[in-house]
Amino acid sequence: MPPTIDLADHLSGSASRRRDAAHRAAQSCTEFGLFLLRGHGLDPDLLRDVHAVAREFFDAPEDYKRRFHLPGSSRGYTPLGTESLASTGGETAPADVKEAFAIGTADVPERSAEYAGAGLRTVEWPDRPARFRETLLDYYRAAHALAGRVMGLLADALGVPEAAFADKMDRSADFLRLIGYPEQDRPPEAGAMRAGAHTDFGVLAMIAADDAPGGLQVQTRDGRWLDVPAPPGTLVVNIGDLMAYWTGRRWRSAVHRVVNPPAGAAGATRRQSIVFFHNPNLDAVIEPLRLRDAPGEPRPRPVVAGEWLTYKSRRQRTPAAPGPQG
Ligand SMILES: O=C(O)CCC(=O)C(=O)O
Ligand SMILES: [Fe+2]
Repeated sequence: MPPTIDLADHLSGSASRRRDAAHRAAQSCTEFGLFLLRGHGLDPDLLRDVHAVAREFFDAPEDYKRRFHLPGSSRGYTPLGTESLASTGGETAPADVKEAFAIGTADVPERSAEYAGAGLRTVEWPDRPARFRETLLDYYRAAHALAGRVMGLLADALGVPEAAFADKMDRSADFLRLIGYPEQDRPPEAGAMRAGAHTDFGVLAMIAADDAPGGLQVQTRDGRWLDVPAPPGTLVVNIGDLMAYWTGRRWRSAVHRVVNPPAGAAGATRRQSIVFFHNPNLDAVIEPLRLRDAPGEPRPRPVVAGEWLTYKSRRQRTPAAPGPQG
């Protein structure tokens, strides 16, 4: 089972607690590419508010939500049936049973200028529910700051200085996604899941999910699927493709999925998650770090972060939802 790491131990604990937190993170990133995080300092009221505005937005009529759909983009509103995370692995798979609303760095006022040249259209903000925009921006800023602290933990876990990442992430192309998994009163089409098996594309993802039936699972190295619990106030941290690559694949990019609620599950089966994706600068060239004790394996070729992110996010759009750009 992936461990729960207390970030407060790493930030302000004794030297031995710090070491222990970093060591447990390293072990779990090697084994699963994922761990649970508490002591992260996110304001519980803010977490509650972001879940509340997400729920209200997803409750709005479909034609209202579709006004915020940006075809060919992962930002704005993503309707049901237009995305397939399992297809990002290379093979075509059924669409995920979910809807989403996302903003990117370009939509955060104080950071937007840096991205004006990246061809990213800004999203149109829903005017309902009230405080949707403020709440998402507050959460984005808090999650962005937290992601920086998690990077400090990960740098320690790898035994590299934090500066090893800093110049590749000072204009990080982050994403905040609200994901709604509707109530399932009948089973979805064969093979379809709330989110098909995949790895996340970037450096790390932090998931704040509610504890509904039909939740997150992670795959072990020998192919078994384990339920990942979602105790209130705990985040799940996933290592993404670019971080795994950065470590020369010492760490895994977590293979995970969101399963359907069991048929006939009693009570409410609706689920919601708030996911913050922390990515490098779009133009960052990612090359495997020179790690202590690294075996002398051939080093993979460098990748340009923005090219990888665009490639994967194109693949996640189902053929029914073509579009020009990321
Ligand atoms: O909803 C979740 O718990 C995870 C969603 C996810 O893995 C993703 O959107 O990449
Ligand atoms: Fe994911």
